[in-house]
This record gives sequence, C-alpha cells and structure tokens, in this order.
Amino acid sequence: MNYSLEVENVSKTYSNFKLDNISFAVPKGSIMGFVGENGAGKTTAISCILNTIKKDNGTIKIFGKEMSDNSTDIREDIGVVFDAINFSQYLTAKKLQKVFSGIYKDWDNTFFKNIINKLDIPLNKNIKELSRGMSMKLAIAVALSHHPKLLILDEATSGLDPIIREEILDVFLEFVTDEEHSILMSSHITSDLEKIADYITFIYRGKIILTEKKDALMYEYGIARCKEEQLNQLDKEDLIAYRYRGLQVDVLVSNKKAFEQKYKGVVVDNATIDEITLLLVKGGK
Ligand SMILES: Nc1ncnc2c1ncn2[C@@H]1O[C@H](COP(=O)(O)OP(=O)(O)OP(=O)(O)O)[C@@H](O)[C@H]1O
Repeated sequence: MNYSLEVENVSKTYSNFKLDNISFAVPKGSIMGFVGENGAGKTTAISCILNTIKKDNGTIKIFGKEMSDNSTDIREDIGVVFDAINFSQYLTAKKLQKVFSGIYKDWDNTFFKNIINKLDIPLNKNIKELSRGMSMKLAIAVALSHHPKLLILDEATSGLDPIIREEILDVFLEFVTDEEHSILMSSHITSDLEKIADYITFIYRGKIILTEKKDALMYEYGIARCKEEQLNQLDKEDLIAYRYRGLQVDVLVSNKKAFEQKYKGVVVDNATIDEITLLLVKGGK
C-alpha cells in the first residue's frame, strides 16, 4: 500500500506523560480518524509529525521522506488546521490571501476566492469579528489553498454547529477524491468520523490501542449483550473486551456474524465508535 504518512515506534516523554512507541500509517486517498480521550496524546503525536516538537525516537515519514527542520518542500505539501485560530485577529480574509501568496509557492488565489465564496466567508471582515464557525472555515480554506497533499486536522470541527460541520466534511470528502490526497483528523466528534473516515486509530494514555478500517468497526465489529453466565462460557479469543452494565455484560467482538453463529441466542448489536472506545479503554479482557 502507498502511504502519505508513516509513523513508526515514535516516543516522546514529558514529566507526567509518555507518547509510547506509537505506530500507524495513513494510506494515500484516505481519511484517518484519530480518536482518544482528553490528554491521550493526539496533539503531542501531531506535533511530532509536524516536527514542531522533537520526538525522542522513532521514524516519521511523510510522502516517504523524513522531515527535517528545513524540509520546506514537504511543508508545502501539508495543510494544517488546529482548533484555535492562530492568524492575527486584525487581518481580513483578503489580507490573508496576500500574506500567504507570498509564503506558499503553490498558493492559488482563484482556488482561495472560490472556496471563500462557496463557504460564505466574508472577505473584508477582521478575523476578530468572525464567528468561530466562520474563522474555522477560513482556516480550512487557507490550509487548502496552497494545494497540499496531506491535511492534518487537530479538532478542526470542534465547537461548530452540525450544519457548518456538514459543509466542512463535504470539503474534506471532495479533497480526498484525488487519490494522492489524504487526511489525518483528530476529533472528539466521532459521528463526524463515522461519516467520512476510512480508518480509525485509537490512542489511550500515549499508546495506540487499535487501528482499523471504519467499515469493519461499524459493520463487522459488534457488541454482544450477554448475561454474566454467558460471558463465562465465551472462548477468550472470541472477545476483545467486556464491561458490566448493571445485570448485563457488553462484550466487544470483532466478527459479529461468526460470533452470532457460534453463540446462538446472544444478541449482537452494531457498535458506534464511542462504544468501541469505551470498551477498549474501560473494558476488561
Ligand atoms: N509541553 C508540554 N510539557 C509537559 N507536558 C505536556 C506538554 N504538552 C502536552 N503535555 C501533556 O501530554 C499529555 C497529552 O497531551 P495532548 O495535548 O497530546 O493530548 P490530546 O490527546 O491532544 O488531548 P485533548 O483531546 O484534550 O486535546 C497531557 O497530559 C499533557 O498535559
């Protein structure tokens, strides 16, 4: 498989936190959702990828190359959006266009004007007068207007209403119609990832606990609703994790159909990403 981003055995230690030997890869033409509770290490991992903090060890390849401090070519090919806007509050979209056309070799004024129009972003208002939704849309428009091949989004849709999020998700989906393009997207809004991600990587306390195709998670994985005595009869290899819910036990399984065939009479529901996260993180094994 061809990857735009490969993270291999990357670690970073802070006094009270360790990003612990993480590995995952984002195939070209795909969207990778990056999921984990507050403080799990998503931003730390993204900062290592962007080389804005120094990793302790491991390898990160972007388009097959390791990024150094002066890898401007690689940087040109990455669009980045964080949840906080870091443009000067006194600039307008029109002025930003001037600033960035001087920074990025491939900055495309026509593309910028079109996307600004499409997303209904005012051209002449200072950023400080824009709503959060508007300014996030502006940040996304800027990130896309230098024609990156990889978009890295850290909570880029947090705090936005469902209508604006839907508009933004459509922009991301359109972006990956080009098979050379891909997106790494951290989000707590797992319903957004259920809509657009191709893969999901789960991180917990600095460790990657699972990377899986989203469709497998949604259609092959499942949650078996068992009674305690049924749990005791399950073969260990048929369950990933379990969690008591009152008198019932929720059991995460990776092959819903096979499980249902083997254990007749046990109901297995489809699982949401939130439910899977909860079982992976809080469940017993
Ligand atoms: N510069 C730093 N110095 C020390 N500790 C840090 C630093 N940056 C982050 N941390 C710690 O690393 C841990 C992981 O933080 P990180 O921001 O990567 O998590 P996150 O998964 O992005 O969380 P959230 O979903 O809340 O944004 C936290 O415990 C945080 O306090």
